[in-house]
Amino acid sequence: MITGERMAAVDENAAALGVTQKQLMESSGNAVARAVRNAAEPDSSVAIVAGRGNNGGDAFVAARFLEAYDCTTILLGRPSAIGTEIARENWDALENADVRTVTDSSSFELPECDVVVDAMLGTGISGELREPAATAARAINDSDATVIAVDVPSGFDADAAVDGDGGVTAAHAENGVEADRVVTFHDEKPGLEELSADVTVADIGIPAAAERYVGPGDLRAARPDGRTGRAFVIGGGPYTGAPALAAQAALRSGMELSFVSAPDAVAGEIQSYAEDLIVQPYDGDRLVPEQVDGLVETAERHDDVVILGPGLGTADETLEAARQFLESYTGPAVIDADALGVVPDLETEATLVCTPNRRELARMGGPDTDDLAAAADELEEFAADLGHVVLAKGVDDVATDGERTRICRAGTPGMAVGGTGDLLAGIVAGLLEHAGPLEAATAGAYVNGRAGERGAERMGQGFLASDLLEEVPAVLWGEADEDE
Ligand SMILES: NC(=O)C1=CN([C@@H]2O[C@H](COP(=O)(O)OP(=O)(O)OC[C@H]3O[C@@H](n4cnc5c(N)ncnc54)[C@H](O)[C@@H]3O)[C@@H](O)[C@H]2O)[C@@H](O)CC1
Ligand SMILES: [K+]
Repeated sequence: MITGERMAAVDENAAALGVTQKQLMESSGNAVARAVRNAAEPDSSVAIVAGRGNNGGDAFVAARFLEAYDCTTILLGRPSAIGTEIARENWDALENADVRTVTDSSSFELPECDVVVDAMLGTGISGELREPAATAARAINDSDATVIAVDVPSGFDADAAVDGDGGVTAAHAENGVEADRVVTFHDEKPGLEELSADVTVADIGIPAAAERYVGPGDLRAARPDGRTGRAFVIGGGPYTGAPALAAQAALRSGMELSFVSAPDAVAGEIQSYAEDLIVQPYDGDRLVPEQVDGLVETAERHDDVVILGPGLGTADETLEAARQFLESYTGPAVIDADALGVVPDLETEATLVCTPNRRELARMGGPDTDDLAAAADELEEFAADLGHVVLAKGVDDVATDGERTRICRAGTPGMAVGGTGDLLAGIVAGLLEHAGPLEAATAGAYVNGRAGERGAERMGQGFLASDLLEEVPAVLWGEADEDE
């Protein structure tokens, strides 16, 4: 099962792996033509009703494979308004075919035909069908022809079909197309089976790696589109650099404000690293349980994304305070460094992303290995038992929520330098403000890895974690835009 949103990400990852969207469109169109051949005798007539998006593009390809039929292609809109270059190229390739364009609904007429191909709207839909698609849908629904929908029946919204709790309903526009058959691509779309149509899934050649390995599509899916939210770092005591780095990375990843709650013995030092941070001191030289109620209250009141762990140290009372914090806190949090030790056996309503390195992972009871990718299944099981998202850091990073697992290959040897883990915790927190925990973990690993690669290009493998701070926004916003 795959949502339209995830499909778009996987598609972008496939392009980065060298399988272009045009190739996928060719496979999709081919699959549609095959469905038409299965439904219609060679002397039958076929009408293709196409929109201006890539759903229409798939059908233009199909038309090329249906020359043996009496086939008419109707474009809803002007050719100049076709939304993507690949759809336009496939439209242009129909030059000698029977093609028509309809720019207003009053001039739409469905030809007499045995088969209608509904390629008006695919996963790009939102809301009820607008004109002229609405009129065309009515004509298609009134006709006796066999209706074959491309990807989804026009009006069906695969993303709206998934509710907040992961439940699935059919989300079909009132005025949508009623299809007899659906040729859907790559995987089932949530809610499609609730319709009465006969659904087939066509393999269009998306490489398995596009789903398994993190790529630019994952980045785009989790990228914030503005600044919002507050990071709340609970860290520092024996160490001061770690909380400062994490807090700055959160700012670099789209947060509006970054607070660091730290013992007053080191608060001034943390503040002195960066004027952009707001440091809130509490009494003492390390975190102790007396601080917990105040910290929970602050984090909940401001809907903060918490980063718990950087620089806290391993004093018994500090770990006890970390445990108590997580037992009361109910919001999102990235758990890093020494605080990770309290997560196994923890009772919490908080949404956690745990970011262990090899040593920390082993101590939590997870696999002890240098080759995380090879241990991905074991890690998935570990995360399922833990009940939280795990982002295990290594040469390859592995992110898993216990059901879905993605591997991030971005990065460079110089990232073994101290502090890159703190950077990662801050990035994941920034993304957690908008994206789900697995999506934030996955994209966070990619952003951190790409920042390292850019750092290495700029200054060789001798870069510092603090040098990578400015690469973070360049990856998050710059790289996604470069691809557009
Ligand atoms: N993502 C992928 O991996 C692949 C996608 N493919 C095809 O691409 C489709 C998605 O293409 P697009 O993202 O271009 O989107 P669509 O082709 O679904 O439609 C987008 C267009 O519809 C318009 N629109 C949106 N809501 C509307 C409404 N309520 N009434 C009227 N018009 C409306 C938009 O303004 C936009 O012009 C898929 O369904 C599939 O058919 C295939 O080519 C194969 C690979
Ligand atoms: K369609």
